[in-house]
Amino acid sequence: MTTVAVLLAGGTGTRLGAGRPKQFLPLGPHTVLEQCLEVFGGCSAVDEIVLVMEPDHLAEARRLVGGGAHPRVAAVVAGGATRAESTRQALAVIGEDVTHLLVHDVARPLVSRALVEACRTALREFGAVTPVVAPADTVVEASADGRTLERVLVRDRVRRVQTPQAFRAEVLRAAHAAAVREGDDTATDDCGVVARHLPDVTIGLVDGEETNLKITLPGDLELAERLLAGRSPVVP
Ligand SMILES: Nc1ccn([C@@H]2O[C@H](COP(=O)(O)OP(=O)(O)OP(=O)(O)O)[C@@H](O)[C@H]2O)c(=O)n1
Ligand SMILES: C[C@](O)(CO)[C@H](O)COP(=O)(O)O
Repeated sequence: MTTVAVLLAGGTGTRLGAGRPKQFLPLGPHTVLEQCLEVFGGCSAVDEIVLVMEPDHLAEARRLVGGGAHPRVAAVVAGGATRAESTRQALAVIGEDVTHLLVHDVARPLVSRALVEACRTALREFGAVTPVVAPADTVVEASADGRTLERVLVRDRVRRVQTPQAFRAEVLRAAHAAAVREGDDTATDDCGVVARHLPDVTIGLVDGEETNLKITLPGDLELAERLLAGRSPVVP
């Protein structure tokens, strides 16, 4: 059995507005990207890493991993126009012999190795797995224009979805193939692609981590910096 971790860094970071993709911004002693490579590179559950990079920064990423500091990186490929396309770019270079896949947002650099291992382990029971956290707030559905409350959701049943998401390889491949066939690129995560296109697959949930935040908006990087500084080992 072989497990490949797909690290998605194909985005440009428009909402953060830092002038360059957030994956190259400093975080602690490294960058956001290096922090992720460090976590996954040290996971016993991960055999190889495929890094998906924003096309204009492909050469920079290849230089970074070419120095020998990240020996588990097997390939660096160009990202697509959407997150789902970026996942498919990785699937295109991953061999059919690979049995298990992890897909992670590089924008979530504070993920712990324990969470990566928990997601991989849950694949013994499920075809797909995602970490989730329960919201502390009441959650509502807004109207299409966002100005009024449409529906109050049952909070006990609502979860916020994180990455890494884990898949038996044939499940993720089949789900993305169906999405392409049906011309559907609306899912915002890979478990969403499975849920939409392979509804018979049971997607398992594991406990995510509040600290596994997605660096998205201005201020998120400073928060990540403070959380990282508060840890004793760099990767718990
Ligand atoms: N075409 C894309 C878009 C996003 N991503 C990756 O998916 C993760 C989650 O995306 P997001 O937080 O939206 O990152 P960006 O696309 O960079 O940000 P923005 O949407 O603000 O431009 C990130 O690690 C991002 O690099 C990707 O691999 N390919
Ligand atoms: C995959 C994800 O991080 C799960 O919460 C999220 O859907 C990514 O959304 P984005 O708009 O691509 O940042």
